[in-house]
Amino acid sequence: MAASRSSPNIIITGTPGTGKSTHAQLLVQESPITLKHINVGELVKDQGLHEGFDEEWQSYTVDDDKLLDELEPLADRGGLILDWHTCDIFPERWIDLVIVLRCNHTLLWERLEKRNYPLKKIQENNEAEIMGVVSDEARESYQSQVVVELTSESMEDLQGNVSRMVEWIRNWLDNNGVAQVNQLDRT
Ligand SMILES: Nc1ncnc2c1ncn2[C@@H]1O[C@H](COP(=O)(O)OP(=O)(O)O)[C@@H](O)[C@H]1O
Repeated sequence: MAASRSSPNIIITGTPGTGKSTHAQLLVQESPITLKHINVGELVKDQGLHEGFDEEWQSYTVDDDKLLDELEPLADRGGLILDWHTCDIFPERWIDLVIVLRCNHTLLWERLEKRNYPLKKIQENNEAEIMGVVSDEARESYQSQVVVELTSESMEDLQGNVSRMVEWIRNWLDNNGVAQVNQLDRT
């Protein structure tokens, strides 16, 4: 279905620790249009969109229906950056671009250790990154031309990745006939 929204919706996904929130925050700063960064994990916790806290995994059990109901009106308007470690829940019609961040698993281990994750959680996430679990999930959930895999191991990667995302947004705006706000400002 052609997007009726005037701004694109972008998923930034990847194993915990790959740099999703860091990329999302920089993209909000560098984007030519206003984007709303939604850290989905924090939204689930703050709005109670879950069925309780799982002590073993130290995470909330998400109530998918409540989460989708909460996001639907925002997604219809567009301009979202959905920052989450999983992406198969979102309807394809909402999504214009899926960024999968990848990181060398040794580097990822170090990042997750700094978060004081329980060893079991570090091991599980490290294993998932080695196996490419999030990348597989993205490719199974969205058309291949919508999914872009980017390395996130250095500040240069970060800046380069966000510059590419900004370029993609400009192209999306041109292709969807939406004059960029700053172009309107220039008239
Ligand atoms: N491209 C990168 N290069 C180096 N460090 C990064 C990069 N992206 C993120 N980091 C660092 O890795 C840690 C995890 O980043 P964060 O954005 O919180 O990951 P996520 O949101 O995927 O869990 C933070 O300390 C952040 O500064």
